[in-house]
This record gives sequence, structure tokens and C-alpha cells, in this order.
Amino acid sequence: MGLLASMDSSTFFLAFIFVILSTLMLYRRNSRNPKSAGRLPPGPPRWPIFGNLLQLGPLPHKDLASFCSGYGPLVYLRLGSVDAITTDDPEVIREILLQQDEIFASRPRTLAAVHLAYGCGDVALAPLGPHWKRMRRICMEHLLTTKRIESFADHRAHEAQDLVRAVNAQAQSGEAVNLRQVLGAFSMNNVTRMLLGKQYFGVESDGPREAIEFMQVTHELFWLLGLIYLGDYLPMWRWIDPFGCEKKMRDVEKRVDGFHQRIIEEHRKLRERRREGNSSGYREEEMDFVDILLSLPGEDGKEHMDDTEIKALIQDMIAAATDTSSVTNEWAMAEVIKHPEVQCKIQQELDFVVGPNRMVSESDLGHLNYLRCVVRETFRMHPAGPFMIPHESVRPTQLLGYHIPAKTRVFINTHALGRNTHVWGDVKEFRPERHIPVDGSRVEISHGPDFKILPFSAGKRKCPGAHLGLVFVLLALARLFHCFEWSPPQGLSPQDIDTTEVYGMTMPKAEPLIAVARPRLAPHMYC
Ligand code: HEM
Repeated sequence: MGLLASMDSSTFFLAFIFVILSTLMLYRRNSRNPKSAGRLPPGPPRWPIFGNLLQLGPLPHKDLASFCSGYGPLVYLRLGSVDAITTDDPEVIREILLQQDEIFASRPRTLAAVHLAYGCGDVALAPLGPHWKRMRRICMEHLLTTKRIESFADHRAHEAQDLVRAVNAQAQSGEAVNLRQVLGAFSMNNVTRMLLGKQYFGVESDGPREAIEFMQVTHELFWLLGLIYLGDYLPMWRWIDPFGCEKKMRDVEKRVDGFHQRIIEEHRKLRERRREGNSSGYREEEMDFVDILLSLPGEDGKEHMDDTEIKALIQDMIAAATDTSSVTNEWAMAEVIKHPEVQCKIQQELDFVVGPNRMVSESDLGHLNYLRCVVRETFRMHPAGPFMIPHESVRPTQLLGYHIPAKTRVFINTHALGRNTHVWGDVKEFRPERHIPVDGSRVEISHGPDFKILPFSAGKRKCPGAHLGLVFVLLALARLFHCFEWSPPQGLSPQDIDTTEVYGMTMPKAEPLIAVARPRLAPHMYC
């Protein structure tokens, strides 16, 4: 997938022969195993050795969706030497994530996870077990508590005002705004303020060189984590690695590690200086995430956490929090600019709840029910990750009466769930009104009891940063629509806004969203 599409024919031929010869024995052994234990779910016919790998193109979530349309709500695939299932059905998803959570809540040990998440030593990519439990508890009890999230509210308000100022400066000079750029900086700065105690883009940053290096290496990391690497499915592929993917992983691993080590060293030095200057140490509310991690005890009675554990958590927080919220924001902006009547309703609500004489604050977000519907509809059509983070089963089980072997990889297709015609009507229409509750209650942006959308997953692996992620999304959108009227660049009509997507761990628009902003409030509001 992705990789297959970019091979030249001679490399492919050599690799193909090599893989056929060297994996024949492995295939014979593996292909006999699952069937002997029971009936597997239905699925498309499989090639020897490759299984269904060759039936997947550059947008695998669409291929898997078409398998579900053809074979039913639960489909079995053989991906090289790996058993896999996929589903886009709310009932099957509920069974996997709630009823059988104990069995399906592990993660596959992919090569990217090993190289890029400190040997799966983080939270998001760690297999089920005591290490995952401990790291997740640290996130929940020390980093993502309501109190700690609230303690950064002023920083978020500051970032939201910087976002408005940056857009206004471009609006005044008549330039169209690259929304990917400004929304990316908003998310990254919010995360780095909480995590590292500083902003990466803007006046307080350490300068463009460090910010650019940081963004570049983070993007490479996302790209490699999202890649479906053939070496994970055809072990012999690793011997040839024709595109040098593992080499790239090792290279990014080294660069990212250097970056994280520098962060830790800087924090240690600062702690030391503060301790020397003030014997009582410093107050909890002054501590960023890295300070907190440095102050926590380690495992088995150790005085401190290991540096590797701290680095794995830093990396998780950056990877899990930045792209998810900025990709969601870009999709929401694209869909709203494409639908001017939706923009009009968002602004009517903002004018009623907030008015023209003050800026939107976090306490307004719960009262913006129509905007919440817009975000819910955005998650239905454009979930941040098409397969969330793939799960893996820890032991054999039964689903819908079919046998599911141990170590089966689970692709919950949230993209297809939002476009499943058995679940939703007019699936291609962006229509936030469909989410307005009949009883007028507050719109919830989580999966709800019906599992018809799944923005933050459910069960043991559900996103621990859901509340914070929603604040990033709602705050940025509310400010941008309250302060500006948005339209496509000159010469284009709303229908021309392109909504082509590219596959990855998160699934952004293929092209960055460019739009024109016209201020709606009095000039002094933008200072
Ligand atoms: C709009 C923003 C966000 C969206 C849409 C989102 C969505 C998700 C999804 C779908 C998963 C995978 C769940 C699964 O595999 O079942 C996940 C996992 C995770 N998210 Fe988020 N997330 C967002 C923001 C955040 C933020 C702000 C943080 C932390 C600062 C965060 C931290 C994590 C972590 C640590 C995991 C791994 C959990 C585990 O494996 O135990 N996320 N998120």
C-alpha cells in the first residue's frame, strides 16, 4: 500500500522473485494454521504469499470499505503472514471495543513502533500489559487531569489571540491565508507550551531554525508511523528493503531521540538553576509536562523515571495531540467554506452567544451547539485517523460466530463507518443539522451509546486526551468564524474547494486549504 505503487518494475520483479522463494515455506506453514481452529469470517480471495496485500491501493480505507460492502460487516484478510479483520459496523465495533475489550486492546509490534516509539515503550503503541498500564496511568493522573488542563487555559487563550492576529495581518495585506500553516502552528504551540513550557512558532520561539527542524522531524515521524510497511507483513521483505524504509526509520529515530534528549537536558539544567536560586523549589502550576515527568518516581522503587520512558511520553503527546486536532480543524474549515449556509448559521450562533464586543472564551464552547454539530459532522466524514491506531487480539476468540485467531490485526474503519449507508442517510452530504438533538440538549462529540461515530474510540484504548483535543478544535474554529468571514480564493466558488484526502496515520486534505478572510469585528478587537 503506498509503497507498492511507487516501485519501478525491475526492482519490483527482483523483489517479487526473492520474496516468493524465501517465504514459500513460511506461507505453507502459516496458511494451514487458522483454518484448523474454526471458520474464519468471509473475505476476498487471497494470493499465495501476499494474501490480500496486492488488492490494496494508496487509499486502503476505501479498499477495506468495499470489501465490507461485498462480504458483510466483518471481513477477514490475510496480509502476507498476518491475520487481519476489518469492520465498519457499529455493532461489531461495540463487540470489539467494549464486550471483548480485554481480548482486542493490544497493539501490533510493527517495525515503525519499535524504531519510532522507543521499542513500543510509550502508551499509544505499547502492547497490552503492565508497562502500558503504568504509562497510561501517568498520562491520566499527572498530565491530562482536568485541573492541569485548566491550568493552561490562559496559554490557550494567548495562542488563540495569536492565531487571530496572524490571520488578520494577512487579511489586511490582502493575502489569502494558508489555513494548514496557521492551524498547524496553533496546535503545535499549544502542545509545546503544555509539554515543554515554550512556544515553537511566533514571537517567543527559539527561532525559525529550531522550529523548522522540529516540524520536519515530526512530519517524517508521522509519515513513517502511518506507513503500512511491507516488512511487517512479509518478513523476508526486510532483507531487501528496496526503498530503505528501515534505514529511514533508524535515521528519524536518531534525530528525534537527539531532540528529546536536548529537551530533557534543558529542563534538568533549569530545575537545577531554580533549585539553587530558591530552596523551596517551584510551584506545581509553574511546571510543564517534562518537569512533572522528571519529578515522578520510577518503576520498582527507582528515584526517577528512566529518560527513555520520559522521551517515549514526550513523543506520544506531540504525535497524538498536534496532527489530530489540526487535521480536524482544516477539514472543518474546508467543509464550512464549501457550504456558506453553514458558515452563516455558525456566525448567527456566535453573535447570539458571544456578541461583537468580546472574544470567544473556553466557557462559551459548551453553549455553541451548532458549532458542536459541525465538529461532529466533520468527524463523521473525516475522522482524524481512518483506522484509529490498529488494535491486535491477544488470544483466539469468536466474533459473530467466526473464529478469530490470536494476534489478529484489527482495522476498525471509522472512515467507512461515517459513510456506511446502513447507518447514515445522504452520506456524501455535509449536513451538521443531522446531529441536532430533538430534546435541545447539549451535543456530545464522542461515540455515544449507538457507536455511529467514533472520533476518540472507546474501551481501554480510548483517547485519554479527548477533552483537551476538543478544546483545541472548538476554540480555534469558534475564534476563526467569530472574527472572520471566510471565502474561497478569488476566481473560485465554494464548490471548487477540493476535498481529496491522502492516506496516513491521520488523513489530511491532499492540498493545503487556502482561503480569504474578511474581518467581522471592530479593528481594536484584533490587537
Ligand atoms: C481532536 C483531537 C484528537 C483526536 C481526534 C484523537 C483521537 C484518538 C484516537 C482515535 C485514538 C486511538 C484509540 C484506539 O486505538 O482505540 C487516540 C489515542 C490516543 N490519544 Fe488521542 N486524539 C486527539 C487528541 C489527543 C490529545 C490532545 C492527546 C494528549 C495530549 C491525545 C493522546 C492520545 C494517546 C496517549 C492515545 C493512545 C491511548 C492508548 O493507546 O492507550 N490525543 N486518540
